[in-house]
Amino acid sequence: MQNRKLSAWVDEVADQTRPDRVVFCDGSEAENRTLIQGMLSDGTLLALDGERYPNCYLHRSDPTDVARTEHLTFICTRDKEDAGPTNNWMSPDEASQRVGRLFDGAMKGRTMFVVPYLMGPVGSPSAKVGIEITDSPYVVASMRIMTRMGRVALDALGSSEDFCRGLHSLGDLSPERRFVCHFPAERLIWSVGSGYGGNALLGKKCFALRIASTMARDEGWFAEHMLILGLEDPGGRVTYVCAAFPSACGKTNLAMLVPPASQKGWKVWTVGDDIAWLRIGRDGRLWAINPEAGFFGVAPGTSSRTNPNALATLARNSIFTNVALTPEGTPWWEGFDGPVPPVLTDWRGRRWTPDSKEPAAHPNSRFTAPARQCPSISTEFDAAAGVPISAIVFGGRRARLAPLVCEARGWAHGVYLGATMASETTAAATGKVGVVRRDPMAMRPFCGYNMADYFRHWIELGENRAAFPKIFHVNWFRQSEAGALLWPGFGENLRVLRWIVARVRGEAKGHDTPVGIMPTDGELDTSGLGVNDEAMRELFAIDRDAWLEEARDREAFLESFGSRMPEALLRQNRDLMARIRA
Ligand SMILES: Nc1nc2c(ncn2[C@@H]2O[C@H](COP(=O)(O)OP(=O)(O)OP(=O)(O)O)[C@@H](O)[C@H]2O)c(=O)[nH]1
Ligand SMILES: O=C([O-])CC(=O)C(=O)O
Ligand SMILES: [Mn+2]
Repeated sequence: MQNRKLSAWVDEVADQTRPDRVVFCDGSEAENRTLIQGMLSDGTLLALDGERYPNCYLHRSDPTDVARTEHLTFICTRDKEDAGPTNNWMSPDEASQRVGRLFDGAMKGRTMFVVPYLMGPVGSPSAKVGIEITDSPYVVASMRIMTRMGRVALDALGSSEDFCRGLHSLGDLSPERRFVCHFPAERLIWSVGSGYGGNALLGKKCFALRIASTMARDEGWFAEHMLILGLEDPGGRVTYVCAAFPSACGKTNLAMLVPPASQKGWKVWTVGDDIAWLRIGRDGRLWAINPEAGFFGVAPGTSSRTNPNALATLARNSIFTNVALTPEGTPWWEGFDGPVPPVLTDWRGRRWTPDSKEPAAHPNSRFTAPARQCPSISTEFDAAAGVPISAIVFGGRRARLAPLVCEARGWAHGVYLGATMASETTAAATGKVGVVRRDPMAMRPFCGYNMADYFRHWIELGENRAAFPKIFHVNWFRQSEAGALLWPGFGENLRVLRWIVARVRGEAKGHDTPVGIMPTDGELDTSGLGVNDEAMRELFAIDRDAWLEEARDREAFLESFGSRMPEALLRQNRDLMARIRA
């Protein structure tokens, strides 16, 4: 190997972890076939029906290891304040003692894989190299789908010392010895005791968000938990939009949206479904690339009604994790097409019938599929410069309060809308589901530094930049008093995207409200939608008492960061209170 820093690190890790063999992954077809064969023979993977799902496999994870574990995820800076109140912190010394030692001899009897990967399109100035060392062949096969892996990454690296190191071991899979540690100063990640996606595929949340967000702070760009899509109008003009929704709140679905029949001539092109790296272009606009090459998508709820593009994408060369299995050897999950099968094998391998009390697929079961297989993949997916962004959309899952759509009054107000976002928790992370929590910019679990500094970075980067995107907030999940969803969502979300793009182009007037700019009567196309006027009113209703309570809660949240919180955001909150009271 020509790269000296890399070979020195590989030697050091092998000395510590004591694997039986070391394999340098080249990402080739042949290498992948060998890996898959190995996993089929030891039961790590099950082959699915080869006619209907060619080259597709099912993986069942340890039942205690099915989602990200935020309470076991740490930012290891010297100073605790630099991690901030939303992160768990561990000093680098303590991490060495408590976590570093778990790697001693951890790979005995196993193969150590060295996985070079590239985050971003080949040749893009925004692309970055990572190296993951892992003892999990499932991780290697998944990284091959999720990133540009192997030779291509080593070529991009050359002899450079500029790469992110990630060390991963399954350890003994015990939750007591499970840790995900980040050392931003060294661009280093340690993950032990979990084989689950967000904990183990280190290019994704660990590098592309937690480590990259600290690089972005230092270098003047953004690393965000955002989808990227292009909305093409009937005239063929494409407008690019980024959207940040918390985990399992609709990014994949919006990124692959198929317009309903009523929306003739409109088309959505998918650039990314989870992560965006955004840089200021020479033209002063924000340009986005998707650092990933695949989708690690939520399975439950995915059907030909809700997301036909996802179904087409995952039909070949895909790995399914913790879904149910039909007797025909095809994957199944709650919300799948057609009637519920009379008998299934559940995600843990047990017999399941519709009388069973638990869901057949784990609520956080996922598919890992190559992005290029997506029917709506954008022609700009591999574009080195990325795509120019005209709108940034924040959104959460909120049964009450948040309107269907509103627009910020300017950049600082937009940053405030993102910073005070809240959403109900989902099965994407272990813990209680359905609890409203603040999840600023959908980055609470993924920001690698103090979020007050992160807000400052957002405010400063966009100040006085006329060509920057407009900012919006959406909520597909508002409910009636009776608890029914008011908005049909999925393909119909196109109507909201259309209003957003009309605003960006100066083609819609909107009207001011205390919480932001909303569509004026007639601007949101509701023809053939099947939502009655009363429900449409409820979707935009502003309950002043509830909003005052919300503003007080936001104030407490912003103040919990102490003196590092930018005054501009506290001012935005005071202004909101004043407008509600007026
Ligand atoms: N009611 C409703 N549900 C939606 C909508 N969009 C997505 N969902 C559901 O929300 C769940 C998660 O959606 P995804 O699109 O996979 O979420 P994501 O934001 O990509 O999630 P991560 O991969 O965890 O970051 C799925 O069960 C979807 O069916 C919508 O517009 N309305
Ligand atoms: O990383 C994961 O495990 C899946 C994901 O996108 C998220 O949780 O936001
Ligand atoms: Mn995500």
